[in-house]
Amino acid sequence: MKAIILAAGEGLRCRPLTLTRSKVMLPVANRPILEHVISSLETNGINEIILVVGYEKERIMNYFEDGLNFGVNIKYVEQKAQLGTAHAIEQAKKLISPEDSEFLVLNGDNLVEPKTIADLLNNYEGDASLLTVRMEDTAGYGVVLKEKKRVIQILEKRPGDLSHIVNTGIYIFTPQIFETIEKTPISENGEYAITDTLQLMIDEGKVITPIPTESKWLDAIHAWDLLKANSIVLNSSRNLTQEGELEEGVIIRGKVAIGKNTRIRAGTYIVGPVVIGENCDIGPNVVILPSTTIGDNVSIRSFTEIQNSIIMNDCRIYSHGQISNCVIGSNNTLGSGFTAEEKENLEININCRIHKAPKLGTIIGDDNRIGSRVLVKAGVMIAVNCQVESGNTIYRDLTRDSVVL
Ligand SMILES: CC(=O)N[C@H]1[C@@H](OP(=O)(O)O)O[C@H](CO)[C@@H](O)[C@@H]1O
Repeated sequence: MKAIILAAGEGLRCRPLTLTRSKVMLPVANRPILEHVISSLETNGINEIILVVGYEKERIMNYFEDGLNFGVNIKYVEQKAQLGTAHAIEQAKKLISPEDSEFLVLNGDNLVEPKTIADLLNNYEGDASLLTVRMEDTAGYGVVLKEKKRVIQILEKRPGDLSHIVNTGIYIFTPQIFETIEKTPISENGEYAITDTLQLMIDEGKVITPIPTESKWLDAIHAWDLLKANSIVLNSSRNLTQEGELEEGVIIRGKVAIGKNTRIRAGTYIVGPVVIGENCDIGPNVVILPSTTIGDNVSIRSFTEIQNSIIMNDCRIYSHGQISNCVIGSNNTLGSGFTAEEKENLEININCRIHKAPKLGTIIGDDNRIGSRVLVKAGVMIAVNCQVESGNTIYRDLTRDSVVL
């Protein structure tokens, strides 16, 4: 069976991290979310993959190429304008032949484990099947109403507790879906939604089967949700290998992976689950606490403490830093004494709407230069290519190319 993976969107609510990469390329345990998705498909024997790309597509294509390094065969189609999920699927029509009696569709930015896919593959039936999960808080999702073993209505992102059965956006379709996609009307927000296509099918008397799963399905809606996804993946990972060089006096507890050519200097204390990439230089006397992921080519100097955070590739973090519940993009310099204040239950304004964050320090995009003794207030974000001179306190979000003297 072929799989169409939707990977064309930006992921606006994950800004500033998505200013320079699409949401599918955000790393969890040092691998892009999309790589976790592809690996779950491959484990289920699905290795013919059609990737629908658009925003920042080169980054995706350069990383996955033809898929051979990931055990799959990838073909790319482009969705030039972001006109919704039905429109995205339509772009793959030319690569689905009549011999493909059915095919899988899923989002490239939702983490799934192999069992999640297997639950759908082992149970699908009817004209189309849709994988569902039960969730208390369904805000931001589509929910389904069902009767016996049929979906009778899909309600897309409506307020109120209309149903707790959430549409995961993972489907099995037959090529007939393309005929209904052509008839799908444009929605109020100017998109062609696959959920509207399914509603048309229901109205025509077709059978849409909801398939419930309790296996892992995680959507990072906001940048800070990455921390939760990272923690879940790190806690469930097995076979972590330790390469690189550990100097005398390094203490390691729990599950800790260390990449090739990484040097952990004396007196460093690491409590897993923690994943550290290749070519890093860490210590002496650095403290790394659960659940932290550190990318490749990262240097961290003495007396810095990092906890429950993601540090992406090519960062330089100088001494006496305090980094907890933070996501730091790639190629950042954080001067000595960098402190991210953290708070619980923050209310964060994204595009003029308030979003609630559980416990958060800061989110920093790529390519920023932060001087020494800088304090970033809790929940404040720094975009891309900003420069902050030493001794400043950052009270408000910094947009791209900001300079704080
Ligand atoms: C129009 C559409 O396809 N909506 C889907 C889709 O929403 P997006 O906001 O497009 O990611 O994926 C959700 C799961 O992540 C699902 O709950 C919802 O029904």
